Amino acid sequence: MARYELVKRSVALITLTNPPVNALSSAVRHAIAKSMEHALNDPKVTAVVIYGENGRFCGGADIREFAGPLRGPPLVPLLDAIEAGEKPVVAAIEGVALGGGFELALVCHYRIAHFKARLGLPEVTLGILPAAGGTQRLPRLIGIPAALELITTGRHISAQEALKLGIVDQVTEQNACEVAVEFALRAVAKPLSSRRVSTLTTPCPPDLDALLEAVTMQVKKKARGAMAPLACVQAVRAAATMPYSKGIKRESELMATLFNSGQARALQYCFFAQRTAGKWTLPSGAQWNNSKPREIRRAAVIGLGTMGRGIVVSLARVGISVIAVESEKKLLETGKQMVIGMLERDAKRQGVSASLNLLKFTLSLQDLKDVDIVIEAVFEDMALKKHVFQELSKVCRPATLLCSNTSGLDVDALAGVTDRPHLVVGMHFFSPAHVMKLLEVVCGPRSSSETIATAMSLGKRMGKVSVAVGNCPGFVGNRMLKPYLDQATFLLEEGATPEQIDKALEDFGFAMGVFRMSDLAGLDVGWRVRKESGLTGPDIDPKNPPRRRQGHRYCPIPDMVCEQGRFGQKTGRGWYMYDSPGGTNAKSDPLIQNLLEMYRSRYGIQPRNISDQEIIERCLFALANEGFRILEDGIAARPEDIDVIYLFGYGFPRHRGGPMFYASMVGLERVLERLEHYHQAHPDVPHLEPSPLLKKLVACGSPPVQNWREHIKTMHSHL
Ligand SMILES: CC/C=C\CC(=O)SCCNC(=O)CCNC(=O)[C@H](O)C(C)(C)COP(=O)(O)OP(=O)(O)OC[C@H]1O[C@@H](n2cnc3c(N)ncnc32)[C@H](O)[C@@H]1OP(=O)(O)O
Repeated sequence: MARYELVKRSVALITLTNPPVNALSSAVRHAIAKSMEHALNDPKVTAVVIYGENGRFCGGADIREFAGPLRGPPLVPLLDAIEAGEKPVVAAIEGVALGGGFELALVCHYRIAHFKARLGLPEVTLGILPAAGGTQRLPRLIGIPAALELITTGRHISAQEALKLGIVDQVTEQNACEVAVEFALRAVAKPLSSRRVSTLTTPCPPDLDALLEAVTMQVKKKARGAMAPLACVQAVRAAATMPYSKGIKRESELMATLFNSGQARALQYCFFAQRTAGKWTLPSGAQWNNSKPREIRRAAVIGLGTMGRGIVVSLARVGISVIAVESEKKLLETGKQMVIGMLERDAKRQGVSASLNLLKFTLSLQDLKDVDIVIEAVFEDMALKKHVFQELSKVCRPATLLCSNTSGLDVDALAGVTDRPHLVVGMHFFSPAHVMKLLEVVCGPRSSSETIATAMSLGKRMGKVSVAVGNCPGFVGNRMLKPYLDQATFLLEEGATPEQIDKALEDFGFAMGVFRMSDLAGLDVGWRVRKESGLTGPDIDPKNPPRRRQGHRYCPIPDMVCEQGRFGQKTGRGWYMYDSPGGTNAKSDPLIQNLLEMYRSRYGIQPRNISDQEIIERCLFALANEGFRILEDGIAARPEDIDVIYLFGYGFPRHRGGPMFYASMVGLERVLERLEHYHQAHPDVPHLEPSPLLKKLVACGSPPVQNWREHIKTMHSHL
């Protein structure tokens, strides 16, 4: 777990050997402690270098160990001992120095970083804080404002930024270990006292209280209920106001409140869920590690609306040449200007020149003969999409992959009109596609494993979190959205307001409540889907729209809002009113309040007081209930996949872990009981009827979410 060797006759080189990221597992901590003891006691040794094997210094504490009792030497005394030692210790940082790995580097007397190395204290993203002295040493080294920013955001920084901030002593383009050994030899004669960061006085700004107050406010606003960022501010305050010996105790107390919290469990679950999602499998046995993706060099995107533009930018950013196609000259020109503007702004931010030479804009599908992949992003209309796929089938070479950015249409029906159904897959990006990290890769029954592997790998290359899902209306994300939206509108009927529902969801931690989110997405999208599915249309009496359709409860209010031309932010009016079309500042609209009052009185509904608890339970348990059905149906392979989709695509609060993890934290028994209660009260809402899988899991003793898979016996896996 750590190799010890003597180099240059007098330098002890301690190399961490715990692949893949040299995490500080109990065995590694034990090995470091033994190696340091050896080095400090060996008279031949005049200096020490700590290094990480395989070009990675250290990825921090072993997060998997957080779930069990602490074993092996605790980190704080181990690190204190390294710092207090009388022989100079140099950290040779390649790859990453994160969390406990960064804290290990901070106790070394010198730090040499490779120019490609990245450093950071990402503990806050795991619901904890840097509790191996990080919150006490970093402010002493770089001052309160910079330390606060790094610790409360968990941002990784480059070696160059670390040098500027004074975190590292030297940045090198050579082998960091070799440079560190030479550096260590030169450091032998120098005094160490000023190199022990814990002994430094924290440089404090004169307006410390005001600064801490401002950061607290800022962090509170951003954290949406997460506890760790606030605890980080308190720990840094201790570094500013207490000696190290007391500050470290404060750090440890704060860590104790976070370490076993539900939020920390949720955030650590998210870390692993995100990595699990990349490991897709198909019933055929094809999976992420036995299916080779194709290399993609040339891509085409059809349609330069909002989605198409974002996809073009995402592809060009990673060096893929893109042919962008539109059907009309004016649309092409507008799209072209937008794409170029986006890429130029991107390049300006990074201080490089925009890679515009990768782009070609055309009106002709004939130009797509030689591309490796086409991503269709035309209007969400099946007939139009089928027409495009038929044309692509004729034009593109037989090996070209054909992908659709549909948000819910049948991918297999599109495959069926082509001459290569095995090369057809859905690539459902989220708007705006150059910003949002989620990509649902929709596997049709005929999509080949190579096609899926290629789409997943392309998503990863574009920096997306790609999740493989099965083909059904709405796939995973949008299919689950329906019961969630339905509950929100039923609650409106019963007496709630959009503001009340949004506030309850935002207090829960959502980035945006359901009505604000709908306004942003555009209310006309759902209206068109309801029309296409026959739920609404010209046959409906606008004066007296029925509240039961297709055998179930139906809320006509969203249609009534659309009938008034209120399509959300883009029209300046939706569930809220905005200063102008395209405005983002949502204000309550008395017209909506009137509409709700008139509606209730027309149908004789006595509005009742609805608690925030009921809002949360009805919206989120209905959401999770659909997630259970999706697992039963084999549309998602694992609950982690569903959670990742909701975290990255729908603003579900990360410190709640995602809808499925949240349900498990509430307790499946409780979720079942509440769903039964609400279903009894609303028997005409099938989404409130508990799913068989939920009942089965409760009957099996509510296993932890990571074990649900064993209980999911899918008859017809779509994956
Ligand atoms: C007293 C408390 C003291 C300290 C607290 C801490 O140190 S908390 C931990 C802080 N560190 C982190 O948060 C870093 C987490 N890791 C990462 O950000 C990335 O893994 C990293 C290091 C940037 C590498 O990224 P890359 O994309 O190259 O690989 P990937 O993320 O897929 O990881 C590869 C496998 O390693 C596992 N892993 C990574 N870090 C840890 C870790 N700290 N502990 C345990 N396991 C870790 C990861 O899950 C992957 O595993 P796999 O089985 O292959 O999915």
